[in-house]
Amino acid sequence: MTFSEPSPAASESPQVPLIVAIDGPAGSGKSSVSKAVARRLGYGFLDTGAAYRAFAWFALERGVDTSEAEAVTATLPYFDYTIGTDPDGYAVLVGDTDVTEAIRDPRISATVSAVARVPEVRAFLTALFRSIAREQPLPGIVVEGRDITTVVEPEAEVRILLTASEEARMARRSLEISTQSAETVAEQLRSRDAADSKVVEFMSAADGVTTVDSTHLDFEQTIDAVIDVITTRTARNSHD
Ligand SMILES: Nc1ncnc2c1ncn2[C@@H]1O[C@H](COP(=O)(O)OP(=O)(O)O)[C@@H](O)[C@H]1O
Ligand SMILES: Nc1ccn([C@@H]2O[C@H](COP(=O)(O)OP(=O)(O)O)[C@@H](O)[C@H]2O)c(=O)n1
Repeated sequence: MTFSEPSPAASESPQVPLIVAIDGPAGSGKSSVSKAVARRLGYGFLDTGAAYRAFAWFALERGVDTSEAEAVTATLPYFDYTIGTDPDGYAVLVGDTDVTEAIRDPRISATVSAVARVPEVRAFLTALFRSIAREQPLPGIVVEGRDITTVVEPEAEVRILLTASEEARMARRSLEISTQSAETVAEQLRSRDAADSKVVEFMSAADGVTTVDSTHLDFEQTIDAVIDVITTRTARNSHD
């Protein structure tokens, strides 16, 4: 190799995508707003809650007692997980089984916090999220969940906490779920938030994280508010 030739590592090293990290409680609009933002910006989208849900589904399929952390951890090496990052539609696969719909079942919502509290599960999925975010082909990716701004991508260029009052979140979620009463949906959401809060902090913004409160914003206004934060943050970072 002559001195002037670029090294293979330099010429082949992939561009690191711009990462937009969004956290928030259940029903705050993380998934729907993040998807719309990604679409508008031509970015990828990663729903990290889908992986926790898919792992809960897998553990139940295998007959694991999800209250037993050791049994849950022992299941991890067999968890073969695939998710797309296209905001216009993505399938969630465990092995060859499409679980995109199945993971939204109330049975999974009721179980997911138990597997999400196991540190080995969190470490395994965190590593997976980081590699998916870096391997996708678009110039940026919106990654949403509970601990993206604090644990998965604390160095992300843009970090946002998306919140809404409990009342607004319950009302939005119960509009989506017709198979259960509004009271049941509200109670399940409340107990899931309470269980999840013991493991990760997503009710208040960590240092450097911008809060977007959508309680009094409609869907379009929330998308605009998030895009505003992204625009401001990226402009500021490019001047740093
Ligand atoms: N600002 C908003 N105003 C009204 N409805 C909203 C708003 N943001 C999200 N929604 C709706 O609320 C519901 C829950 O949003 P979702 O994205 O599933 O929340 P999360 O992923 O945080 O649980 C969806 O039906 C979504 O369309
Ligand atoms: N980054 C994340 C994302 C989800 N989760 C867990 O996964 C569950 C489902 O996440 P989700 O994003 O699908 O939940 P919703 O708020 O959309 O109902 C949460 O209740 C958490 O237990 C997590 O622990 N960490």
